[in-house]
Amino acid sequence: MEREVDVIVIGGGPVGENAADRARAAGLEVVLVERELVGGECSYWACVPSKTLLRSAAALRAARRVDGAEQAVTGRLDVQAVLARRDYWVSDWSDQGGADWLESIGVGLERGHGRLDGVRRVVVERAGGEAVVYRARHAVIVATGSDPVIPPIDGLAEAAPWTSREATSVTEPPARLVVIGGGVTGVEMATAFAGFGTEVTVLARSGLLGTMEPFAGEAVAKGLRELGASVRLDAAVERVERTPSGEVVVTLDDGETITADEVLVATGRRPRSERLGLETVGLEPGDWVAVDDTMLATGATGNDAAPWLYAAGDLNHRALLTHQGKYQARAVGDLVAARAVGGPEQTAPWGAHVATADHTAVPQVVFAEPEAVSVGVTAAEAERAGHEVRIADVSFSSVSGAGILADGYEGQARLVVDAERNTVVGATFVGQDVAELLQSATIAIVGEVPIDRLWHAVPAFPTMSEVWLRLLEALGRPGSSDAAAPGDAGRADHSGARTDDAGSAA
Ligand SMILES: Cc1cc2nc3c(=O)[nH]c(=O)nc-3n(C[C@H](O)[C@H](O)[C@H](O)COP(=O)(O)OP(=O)(O)OC[C@H]3O[C@@H](n4cnc5c(N)ncnc54)[C@H](O)[C@@H]3O)c2cc1C
Ligand SMILES: NC(=O)c1ccc[n+]([C@@H]2O[C@H](COP(=O)([O-])OP(=O)(O)OC[C@H]3O[C@@H](n4cnc5c(N)ncnc54)[C@H](O)[C@@H]3O)[C@@H](O)[C@H]2O)c1
Repeated sequence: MEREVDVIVIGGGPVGENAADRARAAGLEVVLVERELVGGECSYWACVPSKTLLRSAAALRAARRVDGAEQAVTGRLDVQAVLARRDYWVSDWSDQGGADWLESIGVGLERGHGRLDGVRRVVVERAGGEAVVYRARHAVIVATGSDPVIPPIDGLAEAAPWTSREATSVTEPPARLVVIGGGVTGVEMATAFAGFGTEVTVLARSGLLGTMEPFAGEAVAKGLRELGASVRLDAAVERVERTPSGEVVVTLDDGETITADEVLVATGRRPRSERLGLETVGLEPGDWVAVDDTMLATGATGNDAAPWLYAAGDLNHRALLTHQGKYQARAVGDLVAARAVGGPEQTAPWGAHVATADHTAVPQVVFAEPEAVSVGVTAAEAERAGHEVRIADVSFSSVSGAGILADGYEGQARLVVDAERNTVVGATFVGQDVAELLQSATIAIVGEVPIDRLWHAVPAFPTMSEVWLRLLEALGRPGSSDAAAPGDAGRADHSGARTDDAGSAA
């Protein structure tokens, strides 16, 4: 027997939850299908545990960078307390809170593995083997996320490597850890474990954080080395072996070997779409689900005649980030509701029912040492896209707020400006506590705020935000005869406070 509801959401991660919430808020009857934990990867094995594992050591380092506070820091990181704090934040891997919340908003929770079974039909295999069938009056939204890739390196799969799941749920940090992959997960986990006192070796096949401005990866490599980690760039792993005594031996292509207790694979993600029934609706199992800006699955059976199948979050591969997936979820949840009642659709760029920002303004914070954050395009990407760009590079040593925040503050900022439109199209900040600067850049990009107008957004003195003033000065003050050429970093108005840059002040 089939049960009919308005909307079926498969996957109860942050994205599925948000899509269900929006559709339900509009009064639709919604069922959410989840086979593991409501809250998904992000809540239990990714964003939340990784950030809590990183935070305590970062706070300790921050205190040690302030004279006066430093003298008060006499102990070491309490690793067991860090792990206990992580356990609190992941609710000891219980999703009772998530399930209760769904109930409180009136979304039905169906626990089990969901798969499509033709147009608008979903079969849910419950844990006991029983199957239930649902039919969606209006829409099915798939938000099943992604899994880690285990690359085909000789012996790697047999060596029982850690993925992000084992790393983020660690109960006893190993003495030695090899990390394969120099992307975001590799860098963050290397930072966390180095903070615990683990002897960490990072093996990156090129530089670190390859999607960001080169200076970000360079700063993070330097930071990791200062934490005691070994960072090997341009390293190719040839073979991995788990010895009978339980050690892991990693062999590089030059024959060198590294012995550790665990090896973490952090080499990217693949779609969680293999047993999703995609073949029953004209799509390819195992592929990312391509979508348009409304999250409508491209090429799915029946979607042309009457839109019904949408994919949001990691599964559509637009931006593998929780906040961006939730943004997509809000758009698609509201769109499905509008379509259900025949309400107005806002699908033009920047409308409420499209995820336009996915193309131009995706913010990302890498919680490394130092933090590396970016939004929009890098200078190289902008140039490759054929834009005439102006670049402003400044050091945080010209920012009083940074010097007050931490003694000997080191950091770097870059704005990429579309010279023709005179608006920001990319921004990167690297340094302690730069994460909270990112939203200002995101707003500048999304709002297409002209550079000349940004001069009127006055950053408070003496905050880190004054880096914006330095960046604007580097671009040149409009209407002024002393306008600086693009790239002139660290100009200043000499209003009196001390900075580490000679000739540069508040
Ligand atoms: C180590 C690590 C750290 C990260 N840190 C951050 C961060 O700090 N900030 C950030 O923005 N992003 C971060 N990310 C990325 C972030 O975790 C993902 O972008 C996010 O989880 C995607 O959400 P989602 O809902 O699409 O998928 P998921 O969170 O993976 O949720 C999908 C859900 O669907 C369920 N599911 C799958 N298939 C089925 C099925 N057939 N039937 C029923 N249920 C199913 C799963 O059990 C899961 O609960 C991190 C990723 C990793 C690996
Ligand atoms: N703070 C955050 O926002 C955060 C943290 C972690 C993960 N994430 C998201 O999760 C996703 C997955 O992260 P990730 O770090 O696994 O993927 P990634 O794509 O960011 O990085 C993977 C890295 O592994 C390298 N690599 C690939 N194959 C390799 C091989 N065979 N040998 C050696 N290196 C290899 C790649 O060159 C790349 O540098 C990312 O897209 C990221 O956005 C976000």
